[in-house]
Amino acid sequence: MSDVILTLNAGSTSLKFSLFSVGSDGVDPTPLADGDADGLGDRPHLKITAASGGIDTALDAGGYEAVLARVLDWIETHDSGMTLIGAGHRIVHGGPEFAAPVRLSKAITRKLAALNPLAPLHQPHNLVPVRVLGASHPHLPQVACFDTGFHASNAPLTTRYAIPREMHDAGIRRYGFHGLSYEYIASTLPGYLGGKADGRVVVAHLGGGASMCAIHKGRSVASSMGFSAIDGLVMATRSGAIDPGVLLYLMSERDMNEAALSDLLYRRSGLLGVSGVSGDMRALLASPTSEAREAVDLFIYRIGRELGSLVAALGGLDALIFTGGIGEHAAPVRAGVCEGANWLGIGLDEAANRSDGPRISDADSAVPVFVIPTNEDLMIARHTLHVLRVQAEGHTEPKI
Ligand SMILES: Nc1ncnc2c1ncn2[C@@H]1O[C@H](COP(=O)(O)OP(=O)(O)O)[C@@H](O)[C@H]1O
Ligand SMILES: CC(=O)OP(=O)(O)O
Ligand SMILES: [Mg+2]
Repeated sequence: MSDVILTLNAGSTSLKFSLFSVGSDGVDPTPLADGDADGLGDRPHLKITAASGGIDTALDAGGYEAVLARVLDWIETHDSGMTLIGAGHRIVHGGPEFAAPVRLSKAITRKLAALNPLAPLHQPHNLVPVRVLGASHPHLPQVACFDTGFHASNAPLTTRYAIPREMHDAGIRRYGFHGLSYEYIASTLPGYLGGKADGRVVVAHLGGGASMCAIHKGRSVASSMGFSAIDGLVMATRSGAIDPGVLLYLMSERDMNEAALSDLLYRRSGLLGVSGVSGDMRALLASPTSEAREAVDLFIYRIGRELGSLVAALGGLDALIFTGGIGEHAAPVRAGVCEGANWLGIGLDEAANRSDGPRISDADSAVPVFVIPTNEDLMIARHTLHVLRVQAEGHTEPKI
């Protein structure tokens, strides 16, 4: 019989999850199974991969309810005898109030739902499984782990936009995202960098959403995303940084309202908008069109510009790390970024880069460059376990 934690990362039509068994105090949770369900709302397909036998099946009913019921059923009936002791959720936005992982109550969930407009592509979906699990398993502790949380260490000046103070005080400020990924990467740095792990490190999390983070002494100093998950780099379908004057122009000259601009900035821009083909890096690298090439070039160029900015924020650079689906697998993108970063003394080991590292800088490189696979799920499991243990010891405020 083992205690297990379920971690959930819910998107608009997909749900990714993992199961970890809980060891004794001081031991990292051990992965037991992971899976994903896509096609939610239509005809979901559920896949669970586990050493002891998984599932790969279409489900008749759509929606999170059916998928979660089936996952919980698998946990309860699985012959290794697992007891679910908690669920941890990736929640993209914690707003001004929430940074540290927190046990969810109805009141906190309502506060998090009020942040939906700040991350319309993520937040509402993140919260659906919280409600579904709350209804089906009202006594199961659920913990929210925030993508914004790791950046709470940013200096106040870093978080400010040059707008009236009253607006900053109302929460209109930079937050930063992908914090669970950066926090996990920070935890792995001693294994890769040894004594330099406390140095000045830039991490590029390049996935469907993409951002970069400057880390010093294991803590976030600055990042490329701001108030929303639109800012910074070119992404699959998001524009990244754009002159706000463009938006004013589109409103006045093209009659675009908030809904149209939101659709443009979140869904029709980025790699998809520039290439006209796809937002998927693999498809673009395989495409012969000049538009696809330009989209990839712009993606790389913007990473180079952000790198310069983050190195300035750190006052130097001791290591560069690539992670996320593109960072971990797209060798041509890493090669382009490293070539552009030649001014930092970075030199690429092309063979190591082609085989995805882990170390992809050459022996003469002034700055080591690594590919490190991220693990947001493990970070959620660690946080969830910590919150449950602290609460069991009675150190926290009572649950609402
Ligand atoms: N072998 C590969 N070569 C190039 N790009 C890849 C490769 N594998 C995955 N990717 C890209 O990684 C991106 C998805 O990243 P991922 O971090 O998995 O996404 P998400 O942000 O949805 O979690 C896609 O653009 C995909 O094309
Ligand atoms: C915050 C964000 O962009 O997340 P994702 O990469 O999952 O879209
Ligand atoms: Mg991701």
